Amino acid sequence: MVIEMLQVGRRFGRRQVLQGVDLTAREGAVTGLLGPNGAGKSTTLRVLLGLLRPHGGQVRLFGEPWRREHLARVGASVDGPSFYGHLTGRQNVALHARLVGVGAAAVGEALETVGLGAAADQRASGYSTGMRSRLALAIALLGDPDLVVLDEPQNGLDPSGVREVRELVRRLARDGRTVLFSSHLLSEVAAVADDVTCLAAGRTVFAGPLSALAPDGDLESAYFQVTAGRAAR
Ligand SMILES: Nc1ncnc2c1ncn2[C@@H]1O[C@H](COP(=O)(O)OP(=O)(O)OP(=O)(O)O)[C@@H](O)[C@H]1O
Repeated sequence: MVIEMLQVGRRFGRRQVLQGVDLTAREGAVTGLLGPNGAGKSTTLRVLLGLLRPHGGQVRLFGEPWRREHLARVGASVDGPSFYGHLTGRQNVALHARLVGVGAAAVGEALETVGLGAAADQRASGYSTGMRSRLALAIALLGDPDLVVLDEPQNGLDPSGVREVRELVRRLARDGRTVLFSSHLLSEVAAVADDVTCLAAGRTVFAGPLSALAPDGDLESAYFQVTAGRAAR
């Protein structure tokens, strides 16, 4: 398993936001993280990426107990696009490339992969929401990560942007990468995920193959069934 989170907990003040999150991701598979607003998806991803400390439970990456060094093999986009508006897309990616110690060749490659090649030399402040998301994805893909973690990668994208992200996720998995992404879009999860983890009120209420969550293909009904009565407090 590339990711193994077992009964992970996290409080904010007195509030127990994650109460027992179990999440695994198989090598080379796409895992979709689903759940209602406030279920704890972003918090879970932030714990996984070492941006928040867990208050209980276990986190393992690449078959070993979590260590910061593992993050060299992880590419992530979790806080939405963060970049300098006065720099071009290419300069922004190049800046990150220097930070993570990746050669200049990877910059153009990452921009091409996300479909920003033609706009790479425009200032990022003039980018549309979709282009900004793609810039964040390009930054996540620098360094040829084995594991890609994306928080709501389709947020704010128009239908063609949504489709591009879907194709990108598929391509990443085809290249042998492991992908974990959160989404509100059931249809997107159905279209690209091999496995699904469903959170509700800080707990895992389903984890397994997509086909086991919705054997009849009706993901929406299955989703409402597993999350029923567990709205976030
Ligand atoms: N830094 C924080 N301080 C206090 N409470 C927080 C903090 N971060 C998140 N929370 C709370 O934790 C709960 C889970 O938030 P989280 O963002 O993980 O949920 P989510 O499933 O990603 O939701 P959404 O789908 O709306 O993005 C929410 O009720 C949120 O208000």
